Amino acid sequence: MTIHVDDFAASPSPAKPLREPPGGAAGAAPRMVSAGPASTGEEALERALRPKLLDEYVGQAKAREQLEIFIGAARKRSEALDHVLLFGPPGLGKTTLSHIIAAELGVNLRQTSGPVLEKPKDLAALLTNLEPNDVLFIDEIHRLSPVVEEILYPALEDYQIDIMIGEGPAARSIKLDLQPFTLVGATTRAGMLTNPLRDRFGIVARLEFYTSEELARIVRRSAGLLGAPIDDEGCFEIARRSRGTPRIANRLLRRVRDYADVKGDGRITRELADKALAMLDVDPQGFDIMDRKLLEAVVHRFDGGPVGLDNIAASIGEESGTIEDVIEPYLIQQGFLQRTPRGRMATQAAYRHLGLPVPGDDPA
Ligand SMILES: Nc1ncnc2c1ncn2[C@@H]1O[C@H](COP(=O)(O)OP(=O)(O)OP(=O)(O)O)[C@@H](O)[C@H]1O
Ligand SMILES: [Mg+2]
Repeated sequence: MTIHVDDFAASPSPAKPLREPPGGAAGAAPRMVSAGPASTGEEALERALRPKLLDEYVGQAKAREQLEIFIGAARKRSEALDHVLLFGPPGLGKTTLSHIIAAELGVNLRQTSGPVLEKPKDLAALLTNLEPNDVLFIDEIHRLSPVVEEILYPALEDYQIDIMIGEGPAARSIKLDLQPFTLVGATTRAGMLTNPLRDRFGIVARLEFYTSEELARIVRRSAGLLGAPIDDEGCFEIARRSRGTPRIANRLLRRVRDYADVKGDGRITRELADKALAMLDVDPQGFDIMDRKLLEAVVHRFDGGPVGLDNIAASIGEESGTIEDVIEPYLIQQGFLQRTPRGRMATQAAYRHLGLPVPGDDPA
């Protein structure tokens, strides 16, 4: 793939928002425990709560250990870190980790996203402006257009891009050298990456849902930064009901703090957190309305399954992509839903959670 040199001269493409509004339809009420950032205001708050260094980054022991070693080695040799792919459900800390990687390496971070890079020249402009060993972070990397992706290949492999000079028969292609750099790609869907792209990442880290203990530490740290008094049990109650996701834990903490300020004396205890979360329709498992809707649909409308994703989507009025990326991973991880070759099935735990008799169980 070559880029025509005239492309460089053309005006930059108009700025586009970095991500689509979460939760689908415009104007729809944001889910309390949806994993995407709810608003730009929330994004600003998130930045304030974001850990800056690997040491402050809670959990994800495997990813952290890998990165610690490879970052250390790259620093020692003053080389660019190998390219890193981060994948996992929304809100687990991919963007946070990309910032930490750049900070730990002591280099600049350039940030963009798959859908924003419309033309090869958009990417070329970014690549040619990198300083040695910089980090280029491409969020939603599964949404890169094929023509953009193609110029990325030689850039990743040989730190080179091909550009075209002249027109018609006189046109010739020249190679342009780039500074060594590290690409950090983030995606909620590793399955949607093309093989040639996936193969070019030397470090692949899959982010996992957090345990309640890890989330409790995150809640404690965030409460400290927000100046909200909270006891250990309060931290744990919020953690337990955060769908394994730091973004949700931080969001619930802020709502519970509001509740504590208005209905209590500002201190967050287990009892107060429980009342606040019940008011917010977050059930003791941390499931919200969409989770329950999905489980109820599978159980009541499809006899517990197996049922295809599209049928579930139509029945609960949610996009199948959102179900796959945001809603079902946690339900599956917690053992309430199963993914089988013939479709999704509700487990016994799902029946129990909905207060229904488990099919096949003796009613005695
Ligand atoms: N390991 C962690 N320790 C402490 N806080 C964390 C951790 N991971 C994430 N957070 C908090 O959760 C918030 C969301 O994380 P982040 O934006 O990095 O998620 P993401 O994986 O990039 O989500 P998305 O897929 O929506 O882009 C951050 O603002 C940060 O405060
Ligand atoms: Mg992100």
